[in-house]
Amino acid sequence: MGLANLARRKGSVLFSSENLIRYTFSLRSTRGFASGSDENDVVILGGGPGGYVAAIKASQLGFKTTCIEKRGTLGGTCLNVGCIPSKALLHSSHMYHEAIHSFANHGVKVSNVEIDLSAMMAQKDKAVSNLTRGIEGLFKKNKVNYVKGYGKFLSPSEISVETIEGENTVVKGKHIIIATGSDVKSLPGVTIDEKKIVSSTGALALTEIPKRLVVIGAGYIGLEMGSVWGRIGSEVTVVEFASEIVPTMDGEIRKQFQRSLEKQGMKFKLKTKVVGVDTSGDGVKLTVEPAAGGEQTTIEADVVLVSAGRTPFTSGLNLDKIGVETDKIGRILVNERFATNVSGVYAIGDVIPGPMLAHKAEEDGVACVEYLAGKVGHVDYDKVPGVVYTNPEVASVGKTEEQVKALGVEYRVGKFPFMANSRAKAIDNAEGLVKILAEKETDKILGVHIMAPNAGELIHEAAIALQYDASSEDIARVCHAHPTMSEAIKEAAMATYDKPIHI
Ligand SMILES: Cc1cc2nc3c(=O)[nH]c(=O)nc-3n(C[C@H](O)[C@H](O)[C@H](O)COP(=O)(O)OP(=O)(O)OC[C@H]3O[C@@H](n4cnc5c(N)ncnc54)[C@H](O)[C@@H]3O)c2cc1C
Ligand SMILES: NC(=O)c1ccc[n+]([C@@H]2O[C@H](COP(=O)([O-])OP(=O)(O)OC[C@H]3O[C@@H](n4cnc5c(N)ncnc54)[C@H](O)[C@@H]3O)[C@@H](O)[C@H]2O)c1
Repeated sequence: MGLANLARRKGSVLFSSENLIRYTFSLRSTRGFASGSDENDVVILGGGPGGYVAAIKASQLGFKTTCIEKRGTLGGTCLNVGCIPSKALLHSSHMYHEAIHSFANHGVKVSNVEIDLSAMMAQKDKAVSNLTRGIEGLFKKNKVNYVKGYGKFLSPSEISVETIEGENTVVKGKHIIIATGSDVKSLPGVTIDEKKIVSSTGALALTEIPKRLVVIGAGYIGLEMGSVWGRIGSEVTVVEFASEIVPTMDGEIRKQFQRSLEKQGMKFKLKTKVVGVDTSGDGVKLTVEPAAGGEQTTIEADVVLVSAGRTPFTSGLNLDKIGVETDKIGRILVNERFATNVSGVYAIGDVIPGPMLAHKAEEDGVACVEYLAGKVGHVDYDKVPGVVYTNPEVASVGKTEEQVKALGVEYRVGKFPFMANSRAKAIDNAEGLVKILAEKETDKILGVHIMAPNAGELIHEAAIALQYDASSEDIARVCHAHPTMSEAIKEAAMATYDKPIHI
């Protein structure tokens, strides 16, 4: 087993000796690359996780780099109105929920547990401003020029910027990377006013707890933000067009996940579409009907969250003028080096095809500038972990069972429930399981799916295993500390190729 793995790893794209040699040579050749002229080596349009990480990396590689961001703060959707504020609210609302529902089981008595919504929002805002200012500090440390303003193409090597002070300037670059991210996808006939009908941005800043919250779309945003408001008192109904929640998730995990959310009070109307919205009264009346057509019914809400996906943001960039190709849904088309069809113009992150995730955007950014420096960038979209940060969290990496079946690969499944994990029992939080899929013939891991309170942390062992083409036996033979939730991964791995011990 060990030798077989070593051989596999020697052949891995990341660490082959040939690549290492190329990497070392290119490192030497790009040092001191920055020219003294006004022209930049690299200009990055957008300062989100894709753009700011690409900018820092480019500067570290010796490129003279400028990042243009219109928002006035760095960090993009993720830090300002996405990952960070949502996780802050998820944590605060979880603490409240635990105080009410779990503390007593542990002998901790509390009375008069109350929500102070403005304090909760202030804590979230503090987290956001600390982190966004931190990125400005990183720009200074890494000598990235930062231009605050709206940029658009004048030519493939020139960006005209209207600064937030209202001045106009032109930024020139040998290479221009588009990292303008994504925006909320609107639904026909549903106008977002960020008061009664909100996008995720409005849902992160409500000033009152809505009595009835209707969520359109049972994806990442709907379930996370639905959890936040549901935990602190809203009645949450989720309307989903598809026949299941988070359609991209492994089916078996998804079913257990839905049951868990239902136990917490979330209601689901699956295979249902919204066909009309009336905001004329105090609240909102939504007219819905079965996705396949049929009898219409009305749902009443105080606030409606539209979370039916996001769309690439390229508005006002003048892409037509310079001839950058996009697909039918507006994503910029790039090759494996993130180059568009226009020489010198590249694109990364949410604005190109692939999972719309912050860590994927970051990987794109690093790989894109490594290619520019003559190195070998590497992003494998099949191995990008995904996490829904509810409670329990659901995390996965690699293929779902449905995808493996569709590929016609013969496979084995190993599962281990947290009910049989000592740490989970010790802390009285034993909901969920680990599920591993491995190729039958070689035992190579194809996908790992975890539902657990800390699944988003646990998944990285699996991500590393997938990246190194590990077998389930490889994981099972690694000594895991006791008592930890990670032992459930080891046991699920044992169940994949042989038998687990503790069940
Ligand atoms: C509520 C919510 C929660 C999320 N939670 C998670 C999570 O937990 N984990 C996760 O991985 N992902 C999460 N995401 C997704 C994540 O935010 C995105 O995948 C990520 O931000 C994409 O990074 P990006 O750099 O491609 O684009 P963005 O972060 O969207 O950044 C693009 C930036 O470009 C700027 N820009 C656009 N056009 C111009 C222009 N013409 N000139 C100058 N600047 C411009 C924008 O102002 C923006 O700041 C969440 C998203 C939302 C909405
Ligand atoms: N934890 C995270 O990593 C995280 C958190 C939030 C957002 N995100 C990212 O942001 C993106 C956008 O999030 P999202 O939740 O808006 O999108 P999503 O793609 O995750 O889910 C959208 C859901 O809406 C449903 N839908 C689409 N049209 C509909 C309609 N007309 N009526 C009812 N349902 C409809 C879809 O079937 C799907 O289930 C995600 O793709 C994700 O990549 C990630």
